Amino acid sequence: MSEASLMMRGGGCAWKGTNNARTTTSATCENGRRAFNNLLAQKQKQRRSPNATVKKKNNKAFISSVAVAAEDSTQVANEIPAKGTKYERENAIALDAVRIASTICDKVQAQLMRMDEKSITKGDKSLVTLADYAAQAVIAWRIGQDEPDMKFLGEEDADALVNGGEDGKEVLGKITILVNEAIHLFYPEAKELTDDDVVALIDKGKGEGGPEGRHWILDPVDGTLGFVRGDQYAIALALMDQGKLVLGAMGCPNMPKSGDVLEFNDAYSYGFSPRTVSKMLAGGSSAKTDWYKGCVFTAVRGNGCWMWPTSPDVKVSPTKVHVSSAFDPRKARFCEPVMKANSSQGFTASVADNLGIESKPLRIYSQVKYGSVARADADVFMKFPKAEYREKVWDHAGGVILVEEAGGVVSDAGGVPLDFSKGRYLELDRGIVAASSALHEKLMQAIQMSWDSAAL
Ligand SMILES: Nc1ncnc2c1ncn2[C@@H]1O[C@H](COP(=O)(O)OS(=O)(=O)O)[C@@H](OP(=O)(O)O)[C@H]1O
Ligand SMILES: [Mg+2]
Repeated sequence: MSEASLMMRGGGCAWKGTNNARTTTSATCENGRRAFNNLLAQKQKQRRSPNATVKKKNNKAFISSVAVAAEDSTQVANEIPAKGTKYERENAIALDAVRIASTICDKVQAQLMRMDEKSITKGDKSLVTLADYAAQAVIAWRIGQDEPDMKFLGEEDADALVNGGEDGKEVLGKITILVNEAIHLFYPEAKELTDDDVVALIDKGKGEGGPEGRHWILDPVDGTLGFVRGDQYAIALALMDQGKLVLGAMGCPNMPKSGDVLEFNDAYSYGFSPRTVSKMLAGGSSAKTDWYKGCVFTAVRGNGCWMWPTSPDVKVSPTKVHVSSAFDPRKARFCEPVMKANSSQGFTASVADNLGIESKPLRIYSQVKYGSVARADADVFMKFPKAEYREKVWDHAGGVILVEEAGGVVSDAGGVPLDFSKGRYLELDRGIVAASSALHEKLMQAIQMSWDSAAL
């Protein structure tokens, strides 16, 4: 992750002249620009209104106002998420942090779509964008307001920005602007951060994790490829306490609001869909006062999995979500990574066949797959990477607890629960699967059958 140099991709846009090249129309660009201007106008209006945003002067007021906001928005619900649990306060902080980061991701994704911004290729050839860095910084900032000594394990670090010469400096400057804008949308009186502050915040993510104490785990933009393609991505945050996941908060700003992920099926099954992109550019989910797409899932151990609107301005109660309760192979769906390089699609097809699943796989970028299983859009998630690939904790921590709290089971391909306490990597038997508890057992048998026949 620590890269010595930053390379700008393409001539002015992440999508231009790259392997992932896509083009977009001027009409969709114009829609995006209009939508983003609306977002800004709306937020600026709120900032001027004394009642629109609670002004936070110190940490205590800061936290209690968030807790009250959470309570207000659930007043008609029978249950209030996380209320009375050991992690009630952390749940409110995590929800708030992910929502602040969502505004950044919305903005940067729209910039990428309009070709106003570029993604960056790290030395290991993986992609990173301004949003990855800025989202990590604001989440570290938000948690740090309450927990200055937090331990934090995040995907990004600021080495490439600090050691990247003039390019690095320029990118850092843009990140600092994004970070300050996002923080001030939610906390108008917060202190303006400098480039050095932002570097320090990003670098909080250099923690090593481990079995002792509390550790926040973050993938600031999980599914970066989906993100730069204008598709699904997730802001995936988790809290591990004494080696156990105890809390998850995952922002999915482009996830269709309810059930039917298949509305976006063209994009998953056949590649790019202009309809999908234009829908997303029609307005950032974090800017809307009506809830038509995007959500944040939260889960505290023992308290279920909840789905909230991305924007705190949407006054809708969070809903409790559950994994699918029955398994009818004719209706069942399984989801998996989009890219063949990340998971064996031949193997998952064979397992699905053993289970009797008839429909095509739902290929979704990022941990949105865990969200899909948690709220029963899909019955099963499977990922079988190449043997030499080592999975990282931040690619799963946020999503795993959501599925577990929605009544599901997540394990490696041998049925062993994932252990997040071993540092930055997971130690796995072959792959990762998630399903309802009833189906998980069938899944283990199906994997064994495919494994036996593949080994013949
Ligand atoms: N070779 C290989 N095999 C398996 N997994 C890999 C591999 N390379 C990368 N990664 C990690 O996969 C993360 C993206 O997972 P997805 O499920 O979103 O994959 S896909 O883009 O839909 O194919 C991706 O997370 P992001 O970097 O946040 O996008 C990587 O951490
Ligand atoms: Mg990731």
